[in-house]
Amino acid sequence: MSTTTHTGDVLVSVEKVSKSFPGTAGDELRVLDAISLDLRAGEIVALLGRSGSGKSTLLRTIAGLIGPTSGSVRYRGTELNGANPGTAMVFQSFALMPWLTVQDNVELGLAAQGVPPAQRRERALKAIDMIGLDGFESAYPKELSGGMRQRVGFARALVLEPDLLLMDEPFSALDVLTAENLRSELMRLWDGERFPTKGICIVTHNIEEAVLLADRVIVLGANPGHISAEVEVGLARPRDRRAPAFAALVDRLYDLLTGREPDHVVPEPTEATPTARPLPIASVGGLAGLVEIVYAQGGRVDLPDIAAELSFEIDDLLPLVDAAAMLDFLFVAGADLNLTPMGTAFTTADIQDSKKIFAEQARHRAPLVRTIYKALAASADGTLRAAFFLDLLRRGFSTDDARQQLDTAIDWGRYGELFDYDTDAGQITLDPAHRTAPAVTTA
Ligand SMILES: Nc1ncnc2c1ncn2[C@@H]1O[C@H](COP(=O)(O)OP(=O)(O)OP(=O)(O)O)[C@@H](O)[C@H]1O
Repeated sequence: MSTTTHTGDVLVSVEKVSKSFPGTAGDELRVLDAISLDLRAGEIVALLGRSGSGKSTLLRTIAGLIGPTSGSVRYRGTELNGANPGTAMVFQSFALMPWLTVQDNVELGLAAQGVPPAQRRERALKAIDMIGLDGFESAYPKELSGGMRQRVGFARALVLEPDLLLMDEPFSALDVLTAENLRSELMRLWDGERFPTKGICIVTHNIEEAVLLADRVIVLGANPGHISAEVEVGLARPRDRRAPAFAALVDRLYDLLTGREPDHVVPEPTEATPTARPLPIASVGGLAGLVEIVYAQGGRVDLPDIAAELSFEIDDLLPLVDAAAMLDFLFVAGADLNLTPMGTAFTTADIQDSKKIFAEQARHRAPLVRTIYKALAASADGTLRAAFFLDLLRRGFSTDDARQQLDTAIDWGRYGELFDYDTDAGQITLDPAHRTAPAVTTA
């Protein structure tokens, strides 16, 4: 098989699309920022990014299910003003109608298009056959395994013969083997003559999946979602996960996803504000556990290996990796996690010394912990209301994210014995050991 060249017609064109949602506190939450990209016939494009980077929002904008706040989406040159007539979507959650048979589920979209019953039936049977579901036409979704349900999801989208097939993490609710099997089948269909769509756009947070399937990987960064990199895959199909070129691309994408974006300046944690460098949402227990594992494995581990070993999604581990890197316990190179001298000291010290190391690192390198610590130290009695910090955080975060930021800072501050939080009083108090003689004079 040959690699795909990207000279096909532009099917969908996204031009400077930004999207904001109203936040719960009456504020605006910007989720996409000036995104421009073309999706062409003959190519598979993966939108890769961490949780919250706006991948699904972008895909829904391409489908015309939501409109952009500014910018435009065009299908074959015509600006969308509602659902995109050239796309069909496969969802992570299958989204089948439980009261309809496989056949009826597959026919649903055709019925909505007003296709006459006999033609509907014929086209649905063809799609069902193509996706390996023949024999299950009259089954109900509850009688099917997850893999079979997702086949119905594929058949339902493919029967519409859309120019562009959109897929939102279609394999992530399936077990590893089922997902692998379905991916390979999809790729065989795509490489064959009969595939009824011209292009595919898939949302994923799985780097290997992106390299396995895509001709082009668009990496999205967060806060707000923006295109941080674009990587051409250029490997012949079928692709071999063990090939050095495959591994090299996976490593490059790890580098991009774990923050070393060449054109995106990220301030050092020692200098950044709490909004410019948010705390990774990781508990002390979680990040300390990760550092311990890296130490136990000789000071260097491969992120995918460790994720597989712990039965975690890599996406779940990334906040722990970010937290350990922010505190200078680990540094990340490609998919490798390396223990730093500070990380070694932290993980090998006795509990009291380990807490002291943690406290020093958090106070200097975790911007929100530093801000809270300084504000408490400057207050008259070392106590401030949590609501004060929440109000400040809400200028840069949604209400939920502000709460998560504060909860994480409190967890870190408590562990390091820098400050404590009284839930009933809603107050944060500086640890007595950190209180210097008060600067205020009393009469
Ligand atoms: N309808 C909405 N109203 C308010 N906020 C929304 C809405 N849809 C998405 N968001 C917010 O937009 C941000 C991006 O969400 P989105 O689902 O697009 O990200 P994602 O990269 O696909 O994440 P995941 O991998 O977790 O699905 C999130 O902070 C989410 O809470």
